[in-house]
Amino acid sequence: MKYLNQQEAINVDQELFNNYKFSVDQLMELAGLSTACAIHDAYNEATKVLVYCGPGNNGGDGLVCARHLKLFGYELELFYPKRTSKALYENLLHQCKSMNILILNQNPSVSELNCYDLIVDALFGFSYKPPTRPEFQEILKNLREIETPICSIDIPSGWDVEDGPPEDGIRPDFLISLTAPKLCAKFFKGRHHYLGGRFVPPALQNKYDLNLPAYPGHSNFVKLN
Ligand SMILES: NC(=O)C1=CN([C@@H]2O[C@H](COP(=O)(O)OP(=O)(O)OC[C@H]3O[C@@H](n4cnc5c(N)ncnc54)[C@H](O)[C@@H]3O)[C@@H](O)[C@H]2O)[C@H](O)CC1
Ligand SMILES: [K+]
Repeated sequence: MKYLNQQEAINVDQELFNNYKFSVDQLMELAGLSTACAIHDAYNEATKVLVYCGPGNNGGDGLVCARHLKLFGYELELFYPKRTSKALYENLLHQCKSMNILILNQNPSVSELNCYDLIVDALFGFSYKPPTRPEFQEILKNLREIETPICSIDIPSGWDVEDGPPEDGIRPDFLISLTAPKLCAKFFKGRHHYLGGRFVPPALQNKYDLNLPAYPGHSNFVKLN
């Protein structure tokens, strides 16, 4: 299986939009749904889940994932500190609020975070460039100190997309790589590594030599470890 560098991840994404005419809403829904399904596969005992959403599309995947986890029966809360004023994100947030997902308005402390069963990390994806800007430093610092398992969507937030974790980086227990794993996934030491986002047309898989593993049956995720 191929591990993509940052530019390849961006190029595949652009081809899906420009050449294959997918809309971002379509892919985000599939990405977020496959993440919720994989989380349910790994942690069906969990009840109380907090989802951290960042300002870009990774955060959008988090909003979709939160909505589906709520439908699966989990108790859901959301922390979305920096919002982008685009209809796509506003609508996704509205859907979460309409489903009684509680929106936190303060950065939770380490002891508060330890009261959840799971934390979903949808802060930054493949467009992240280090170093982390000051407004997110405290947020990532708390996530580094908690006992609660972290589920990272696409990229563990704060990790370099190619070079992996900084010395003080978060240590997720779960990672779902979307489309194809990025190089930083080679540094992942958690228990659960999944592939999701089963939407890459065969011709695009071949063009980038993705060599993806077979998804079982109609599943929208496949476990890699
Ligand atoms: N093709 C696919 O597989 C799909 C992937 N999806 C998801 O989208 C993200 C990539 O989304 P993008 O909008 O390009 O960017 P990010 O969410 O990674 O982050 C951009 C966001 O973060 C800010 N930022 C960047 N660096 C820093 C920093 N050092 N400190 C603070 N903030 C930073 C930047 O300003 C932007 O606001 C991919 O990983 C998938 O999760 C889609 O859902 C659809 C299909
Ligand atoms: K992330």
